Order: sequence, then structure tokens, then C-alpha cells
Amino acid sequence: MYIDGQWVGNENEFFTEVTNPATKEVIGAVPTGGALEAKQAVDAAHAAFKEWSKKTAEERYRILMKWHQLIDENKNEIARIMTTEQGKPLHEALGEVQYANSFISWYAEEGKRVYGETIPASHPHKRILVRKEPVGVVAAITPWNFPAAMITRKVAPALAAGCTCVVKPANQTPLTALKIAELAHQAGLPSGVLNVITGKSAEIGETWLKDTRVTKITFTGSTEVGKTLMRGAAENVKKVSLELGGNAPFIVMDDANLEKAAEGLIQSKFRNAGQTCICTNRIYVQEGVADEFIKIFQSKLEGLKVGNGLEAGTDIGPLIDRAAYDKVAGLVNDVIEKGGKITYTGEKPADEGYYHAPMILTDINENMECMKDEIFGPLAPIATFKTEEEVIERANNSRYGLAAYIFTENLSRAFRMSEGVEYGIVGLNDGLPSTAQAPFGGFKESGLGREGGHFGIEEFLEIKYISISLSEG
Ligand SMILES: NC(=O)C1=CN([C@@H]2O[C@H](COP(=O)(O)OP(=O)(O)OC[C@H]3O[C@@H](n4cnc5c(N)ncnc54)[C@H](OP(=O)(O)O)[C@@H]3O)[C@@H](O)[C@H]2O)C=CC1
Ligand SMILES: O=C(O)CCCC(=O)O
Repeated sequence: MYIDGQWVGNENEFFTEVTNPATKEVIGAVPTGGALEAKQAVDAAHAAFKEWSKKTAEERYRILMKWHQLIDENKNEIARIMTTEQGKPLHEALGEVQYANSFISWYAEEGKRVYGETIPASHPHKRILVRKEPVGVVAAITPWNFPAAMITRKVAPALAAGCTCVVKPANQTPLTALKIAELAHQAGLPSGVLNVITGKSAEIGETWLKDTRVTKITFTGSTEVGKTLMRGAAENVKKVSLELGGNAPFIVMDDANLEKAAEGLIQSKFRNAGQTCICTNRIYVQEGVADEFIKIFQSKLEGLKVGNGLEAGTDIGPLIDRAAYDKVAGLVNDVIEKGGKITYTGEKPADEGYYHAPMILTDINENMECMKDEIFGPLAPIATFKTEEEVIERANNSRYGLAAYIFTENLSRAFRMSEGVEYGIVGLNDGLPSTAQAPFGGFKESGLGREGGHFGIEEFLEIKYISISLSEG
């Protein structure tokens, strides 16, 4: 673990093993930290806040850009670590490292633009000044599906704003996080500004929730854990940002460019083997074009290779663990039991890993679990619909509201539908909307707040209003 600029173990020397999901081999182990280390990390972050928050944005920019440079120089090594512990194909891992790094450079710059305001007062001798200040110590709890980007998307704006951070990466993928912390250390980030601890998630989370020195919790992961953190944060009214589950509808209208829609679906459905919160979950195709669309989609899917992410040519890696595999297999059984069918199933390696074949599922209805629950796997359930009104209603009939995809070539319809869906992110003829400068986040139970863009740094800033009364004469 990385606490106060030092590499530390834990008191009892317990270790949590890290497994390669492609081979089930143990590839490493990290300390099983708990309440003691969680508190030590906050002690360090709290002490470091005093000086870090006082640095100029330019000084913070220089350190963040050095970190960015080191990540870039080490991107291939980080990508290999990521593929080995997470499973995603090496080219995707490299893409994630670059995506993760784009948050660091973007926010290094944005830190210079934390502007205040002056507001006209109602009295001639008064002045109203508004400034923005860092919220303090930020606790970030991150998932295994994007082991680098979910850390930098939180930590980069927090550090650029002048906050200090304590981070708990997922136990399945701590090695990428620790490598990134090592590079932050090399970049000259002062001790205590960034701390990374591994271990008992519930105990660490609870310690941070109870500690009044932690003023902000930022989390990406399941809606259930997000709700637990939000409840805990209420105790001392911490600020909370949550990026939770999704159930993204992918809508293909009969005037869509079907080639482009099928390409968009491949990108949005099979990225990270379907384990992305904005991955397409349920597919709605307008009746007249359903058969043709499925044919084009299947021909593209047949070209994708499932395998070990380290092997050249792999497009879809394994799922993260046994529980993830069982969940996806259970969703397929549910489809069959409720009258659906498997129209296409891809090949998968016979080896030991947690591989699930990509599948196209048809004769789908809304009572099937895959239409209600986050799949997090390479299943493509396809339902049909008749009208625009009907599909908007079905798309909105979810407790989630993260991302929706709409494919149409009709401009008026494109606006009408984008405005009609209750989702925080709309991919309009676009299967890959994520980028550092845009706001990422959801409506409803998909979360609170936004990451990315100028919106993302606001989550780490307090507004202070200074009322000034000038002496007369
Ligand atoms: N929005 C998204 O991007 C993600 C959504 N999910 C959804 O959640 C499902 C389950 O995945 P899972 O990995 O279990 O997700 P979790 O929400 O359990 O894990 C996300 C992070 O939260 C930590 N955590 C778990 N429980 C607590 C707690 N009580 N207090 C504080 N931190 C906690 C985990 O630590 P540790 O792993 O060490 O226990 C991990 O760092 C997936 O199938 C998917 O549907 C999952 C990941 C990302
Ligand atoms: O699943 C997630 O929460 C990570 C989102 C990846 C992306 O930014 O597209």
C-alpha cells in the first residue's frame, strides 16, 4: 500500500491474492489492509492538504503533467499489468491507459480555470466576492472494470482542485492502481497527497465514512454499494458522487444506417467483454429492419475472437471472475426458460479462464432478467418494437438512467428521441461516447454528480461567498 509517500504492508501481514481471469493463476498479492491503514491514509492526506491546497494551480499543473508524462512513458507496462489482472485485450488496456491519462492532462489544465465571480451588490459600499476552494480530503473507491481510468477520472480533478486523496481500488485489480501511484511518487507528488490502500472494502469504507476529516466520497461500482455509501455519508453530511449501474437501451430506427448501427453495437456491447456500466444492455430494433440488422450484426460478431487478452488478435477477453460468469450464464438460462432463443453463439477457448461466448438472443420480452438487470457480459438480447413512442417508453422503463444509444438518420427524430430518453449520456449514432472533456454520469439510480469536463472539477470544490463592506468616504 502507498501511505504518506511510503510503501507499507499491514500489521498482521495478511495478503489478498490477485488472479488472472484468463488462466485462474495467482499473479500477485497485496496487503489486506483494514481500519488501521484506512485511518493512517486519512492522517496523511489530512496533513498534506494544508500545503497542497495552498500551491498555485500552475505548481499543481507541473506535477500532474510530470505524472502524465511518466504514465505515457510506461503505458505498455501498465497495459500488460492491467490485462493480466483484469482480462481485457491488450489493445483495449492500452486504450484505457491513454484514456486514463487524458483525465490527468485535461484536469491539470482545468485547475488553472477555477474562476470565482464578483456579483453586483445592492448597496453602493458593499462588494460580493465568490471564490471556489478545494473540499478537503477525498475518499475514492473504484471498481475492477476500468482499473486505471476510474481512478484518474476522480483523482485528477480532485488533485487539480487542491484536494488530497485516499483511494481503495477493487481487490481484483489493485496492481494497476499501485503502479500508477508509484509513477505519481516518481513525478514528485508530495507525501500524503495521494494514498492507495488495499484490503477489506467494507471496513475501509466504514472507517472513511465515520472520519469527519474526509469531506467527500466518490465511488464507481454497483448501485447497492453506492446506496450503502450514501447512507453512511449522511451521518456527517459528506459530499457524495456516485457512478453506478446502468441498463443501456440501444435503439435502431428503421431509417438508421444499419451498417453504422451494427458497428456501433459491436463497440458498445463488447468493449471489455460487456463489463462497462455504459455497455449496451438491451437492444430494440424497429420491426421492418430487424432481420436485416441482425444479419449484419451477426456477420460482424463472427469476426470477433474470444481469448486471452495477451494474445494478438483477441477482441473479447474473459469475465472478471466465477461470480460474473455464473451471473451471465444464469441470465442465458432465464431467457431460454421464458421462451427466448440463442440465435448465435461464438467460439470460446477451451482453457481454464472465465470465458463466456458472445451470444445473440432473440424472442426477447421485458420480463426477462437481462432486460431489467445489468448483464455485465457479452450477451446481446434483441427485442423488436413498432413505434417511436413505444420504444421511448420501454427504454425509460428502468430504475437506471446512465447511457442510451439511438441510431436514426432523421434529424428531427434524432432530437426528439435524444430529448425524450431519461438518460445522462446519449450516443446518437455513436457507440463510444466517453471522453475526458464531456460530463459522464446518470439519472435515477445510476448515480449522482458528473465526472469529466468542467463539470467534473466542480464536484471537488466548495463555494465561498465573501461579503465586503467598504468604509465610506
Ligand atoms: N458502474 C460500474 O462501472 C460498475 C458496476 N458494477 C456492477 O456491480 C456488479 C457487482 O460488481 P462488484 O465488483 O461486486 O461491485 P462492487 O460495487 O461491490 O465493487 C466496487 C468497489 O466497491 C468496493 N466495495 C464493495 N463493498 C463495499 C463496501 N461495503 N464499502 C466500501 N466499498 C465497497 C469494492 O471493493 P472490493 O472489490 O475490494 O470488495 C470495489 O472497490 C457488477 O456485476 C456490475 O453489474 C461493478 C463494477 C463497476
Ligand atoms: O463502467 C464504468 O463505469 C467505466 C466507464 C468507462 C467509460 O468511461 O466509458
